[in-house]
Order: sequence, then C-alpha cells, then structure tokens
Amino acid sequence: MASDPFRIFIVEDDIIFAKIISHHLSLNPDNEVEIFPDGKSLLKNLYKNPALISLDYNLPDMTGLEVLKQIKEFNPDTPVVIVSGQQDVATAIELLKKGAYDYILKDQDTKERMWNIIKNIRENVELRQKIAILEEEIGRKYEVNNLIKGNSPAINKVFILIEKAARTNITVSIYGETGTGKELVAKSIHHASGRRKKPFVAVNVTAIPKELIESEMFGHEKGAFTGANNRRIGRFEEANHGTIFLDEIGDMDLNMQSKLLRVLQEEEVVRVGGNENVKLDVRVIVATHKNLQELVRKGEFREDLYYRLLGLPIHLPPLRERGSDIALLARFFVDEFCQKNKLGKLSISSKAIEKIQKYPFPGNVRELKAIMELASVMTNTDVIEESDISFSTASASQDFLYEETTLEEYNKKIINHFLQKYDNKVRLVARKLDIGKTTIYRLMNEGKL
Ligand SMILES: Nc1ncnc2c1ncn2[C@@H]1O[C@H](COP(=O)(O)OP(=O)(O)OP(=O)(O)O)[C@@H](O)[C@H]1O
Repeated sequence: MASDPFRIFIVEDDIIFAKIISHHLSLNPDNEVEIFPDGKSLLKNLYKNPALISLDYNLPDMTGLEVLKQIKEFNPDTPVVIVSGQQDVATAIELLKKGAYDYILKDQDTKERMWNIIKNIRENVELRQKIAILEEEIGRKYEVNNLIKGNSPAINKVFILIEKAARTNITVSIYGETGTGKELVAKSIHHASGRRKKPFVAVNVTAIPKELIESEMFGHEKGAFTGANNRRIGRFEEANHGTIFLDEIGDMDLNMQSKLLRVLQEEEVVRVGGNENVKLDVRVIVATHKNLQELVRKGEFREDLYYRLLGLPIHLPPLRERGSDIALLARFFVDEFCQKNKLGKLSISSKAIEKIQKYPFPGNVRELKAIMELASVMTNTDVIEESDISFSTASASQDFLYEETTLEEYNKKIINHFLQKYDNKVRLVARKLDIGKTTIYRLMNEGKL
C-alpha cells in the first residue's frame, strides 16, 4: 500500500527561487510540493493539512509573523520553517519563540538545508507514529481483562471495584493471600486511571532492610549518612504524578508507619538529611495478606494510618474459591508458556483438570502458573496428563489431604511414601509408622503397594 505523500507548501513571492526549491525537493517522489506567492493564498489552503510549510519572512501582503500566528492557530503541530534574506538573529529568535520549527537563510545552500530539515521531520513523524502504536499496544496489554484472567463471580466483583477505583484517586487497600494477584490488581487500577502514562512504582516493604527503608521511600541528600555519596530520590518521588504500590504494608514497623502517615497527610516528602519539602501528587495503593484490623487491635499497626489507608478495600479471593477460573487460568498459563518458548500447542486432559480442581492451591495463582509451566515441560505428548501435574513439596501434605479418598487408600499412600523415603526397608518403615511389618508385606503381596 502506497503511503500518503509528504505535502510541502512553499510560501515565496520570488517565484524563480520557489521553483528551484520545489524542483530540488520533488527529486524525492514521496514529496508533493505546492507554491503560494503570498500569505493569503496559503491561509486559504491550510485545510489541505501540509506536513511542512516553508515560509518567506518578507511577503507582499502580510508579515511572516502574522502568517506564522495564523498557521499555528489553525494547527499548532504544523512545522513551519522560516526562510529569509535578512540576517537578523533577533527576528529568528522571536519566530522560534512563536513556534517556528527552524529558521534558514535564503542563499545558494537553502535547498540543501531544507532537504535535511525535511529528512529530520519525516524521521520524527515516523518515530512519533511508532511510539503511538507502541503506547496503544501497551495500553491494550494493561487493559484489565488482558492482565487479569478469569470470569468467576468472585473475580467479576473485583473487576467492578477496579473500574470504580480507577475513576478517582482514592487510596486502595488490597487484601488477599499470597499469589492471588494483588500486584496485578494494583497495576490494572493504575493503567485504567488517568495516571497510566506516569510511573507505577511497586515497593515490597518486607524486601527492604529496616534501617534503609526511610531513605528508600523518601530519598536522601548527599552525606545524609555514611555511604550516602550522592543525592538519591526515593520511591515516592519516583512515583510522582503516578501510582505507588506498597506491598506487605502490614509488615511496616511502627516508626516507619508514623513517617508514612506524615507524608500522606502533608502530601510532601523531605529527603533524609534534607530540609526541602518536595510536593507530591501520588496515588497510593497498599496490599497485605495480613488482617490489618487485627494488627491494630494488637497495637502493631497505627489506627490512624489504618483509616488513612483503608480507602476502597478490595478483597481478592483465594484461587480455590474461584471455581471455573482454575481451568481457565491453567489453559492460559500453558498457552502463554508454549508461546513464549516456541512450543507447539498443548492441550490438557480432563483428568488433569480434575486433579488441579481438587487441589487447594496455598500459593494461589502463582503456584498454579508454576505447576502448569512444569507440566508443559514434563509432558511427552501434546496433551498434559494427570501424571504430568505435580504439586510442590511445600504444599504436598495439603495436596494429599485434599484428595478425598478412603482410609485404606490413605494408608496405602502413607506406607508407599515411607517405603520410597526409606529405600524400601520394610522393617524400618514398620517401626516409623508403628505398624506390624506383616501388614506391609501383606499389602505388597496383594499388589496394593
Ligand atoms: N487473574 C490472573 N490472571 C493472570 N495472571 C495472574 C492472575 N492473578 C495472578 N496472576 C499471576 O500470578 C503471579 C502472582 O501475582 P501477584 O504478584 O500479583 O500476586 P500477589 O498477591 O501480589 O503476591 P504476593 O502476596 O506474594 O505479593 C504473577 O505472575 C501474576 O502475573
């Protein structure tokens, strides 16, 4: 498909000069050049939306400044290059201040300079178009439904709250077990809000040593403490005009809590070792897997900070309460993994789905993701079978209990587990489990172990 021509208007009363420039610029077949002998004829044609206007400063009917003003009123983004015979630096500066793109002198090099300017403008336009496409792609990637997968009633309630939260700057507090997607919810709110083009800064309170947290959050001045060799801005300043996400807020110590409260109330920050107040415009989202009310009751969390942070509370349900989302997410993670690793498409057997649906997922979505990625690697065919699904050792005991089965089956599983652990030493296993070794031999003979 042919791209649109690059439309150039030359406003010039010296027609010979205009034709020389026009001829030179038309050597590039992408350029389409039109000549206008005065300001008025140009202004009548602005609706054609030129990509560039070359404007002679001394026109018969209007001054260059007047024409420039009217072009800018019509479309402030049209680049205007002023061409003039007078070597008047003051005029050049004034026109650049009024929005001219560049100022060049009328001499034998004008056409070359114009050629270069056009090349730069075209590159700029192409770059801007690429940026716009990328921004749109990023925007789409962060659309709530593209980021957070699921359509269970439980997660649909969360989607509604995310939309509500995004409409204003209200503080949001997200509660949920580990791996339920708290950070994802915070990101979705940020990207659905008017702050989407500004930074989203995530801080995990537990990941920062206690003695460093104040300078990490609020920054420090040079020499504020040993090792502070330079001024460093903190995470709050980094997030200015955007969103700060404070994860594991329930783990913040009381001293830091009072400093945070002050910053939130004053809406300004003072860097450690400094005395300048830096104004802040930051949207705050906090998350915790702890019960903050309980912490308040125990005196471990400031009550005033609790109320300051509560804002719009969002409770993220654990994965085991999201019904059909488990299968949906399992498929999503397998597809995502295969795509990223350039593997062929894998399906999941119904038995494998049944197996994961019975599992309690103490690590929630994060754990499901890891399990499905491992299963994608383990399968020898293009189907993920029940045997490809293995639950992590950290939660193996719970996995075991959630498989509802008979006591006899439980017994067999326990004995098998011990036999594997102790190299099939029946005598040792019998002693460990406090059962007779004949029981084990009997089960073995019956083929049940
Ligand atoms: N509904 C979802 N759809 C797709 N991916 C999800 C969903 N929920 C969580 N995830 C993925 O699961 C992982 C854990 O999510 P996230 O880090 O947001 O959880 P968290 O609750 O903040 O965890 P923690 O409590 O440990 O900080 C991430 O890889 C995230 O992309």
